[in-house]
Amino acid sequence: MAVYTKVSAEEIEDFLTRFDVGTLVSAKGIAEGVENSNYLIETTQDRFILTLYEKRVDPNDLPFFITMLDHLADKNCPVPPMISDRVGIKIQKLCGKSACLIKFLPGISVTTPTPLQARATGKALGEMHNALTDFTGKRANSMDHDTWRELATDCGPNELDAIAPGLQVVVDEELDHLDQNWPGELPISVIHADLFPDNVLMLDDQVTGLIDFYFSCTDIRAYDVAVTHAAWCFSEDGEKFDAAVSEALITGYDEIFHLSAEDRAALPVLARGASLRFMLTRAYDWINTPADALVTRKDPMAFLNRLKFYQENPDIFQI
Ligand SMILES: Nc1ncnc2c1ncn2[C@@H]1O[C@H](COP(=O)(O)OP(=O)(O)OP(=O)(O)O)[C@@H](O)[C@H]1O
Ligand SMILES: N[C@@H](CCO)C(=O)O
Repeated sequence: MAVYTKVSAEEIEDFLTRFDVGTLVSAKGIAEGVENSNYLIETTQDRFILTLYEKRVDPNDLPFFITMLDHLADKNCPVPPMISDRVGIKIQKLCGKSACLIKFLPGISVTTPTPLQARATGKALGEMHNALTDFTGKRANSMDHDTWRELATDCGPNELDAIAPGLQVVVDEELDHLDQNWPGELPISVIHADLFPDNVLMLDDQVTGLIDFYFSCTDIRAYDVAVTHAAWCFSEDGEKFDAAVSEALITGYDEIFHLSAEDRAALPVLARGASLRFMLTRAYDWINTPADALVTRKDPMAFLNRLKFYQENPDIFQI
């Protein structure tokens, strides 16, 4: 589920009068997602997404996300800009939360991507990176490589081993490896940083939407490729690597945004870092979310499996 804040039909009707978007026909809470409260809104004119920002999105970051989405939409990337109200304001207040009315994009997110879908996603990521080369906004990555040791500590002294015996040692050794090998010289850019299949909308093999930019930040550009690779090229539990999907994703990206020899050489360590990052954030949430909470906890082991795969197969990016 992701409706933390219940908004009544009357409140939505009243909210919509701030905009020139027609009047309310229907409103439905959206179950997918874990971070924010989302509603699908239908008016007499169009469809929209209404998002109320919950605790993980800092309202001070909203202007950065809005400028980034406007920049990408101006360059024809399939992203959903926030809608301005009648006086030009995009960041609203609703039920005590910061809220935005957002353009609805068609499409569905795939659960088991085909190589053609992975290729289209690689291309869309490359196009997004191309479009961002002249974007001047900046946002520090609150989940960057320097924060992972602290995140592991915050999980608690014995908690990682409670998830899987021996996990603490694996994490400590991996943190040491990443500290020694994390690339310092690669090009930096604004990146999406969370381009999982559930954040890409598709119709057949076409990408119709890139959504959920709330982790976007300034970091190593090729790290975005590594995150997307870790998210797309395995079965959900991380047990099975799909070589055809991997090749298609990397080839699609490279066709649009050339991966330099340095980028390619760094991808194994960046992918190990991406796997550890999602393993740790999932482990932290696993430990700190009661098992009977309404939010579905995501399995940290799925990214431990990916980490082990990248440790054992450093050559997979040499396509
Ligand atoms: N602009 C949009 N157009 C169409 N559907 C959208 C749009 N934005 C969000 N959705 C739908 O709402 C769902 C939840 O959105 P989103 O992923 O942004 O939520 P979230 O709470 O930030 O989730 P998480 O961070 O866990 O992925 C998506 O899976 C998608 O189905
Ligand atoms: N994509 C993240 C959730 C945060 O958006 C994960 O699957 O762990």
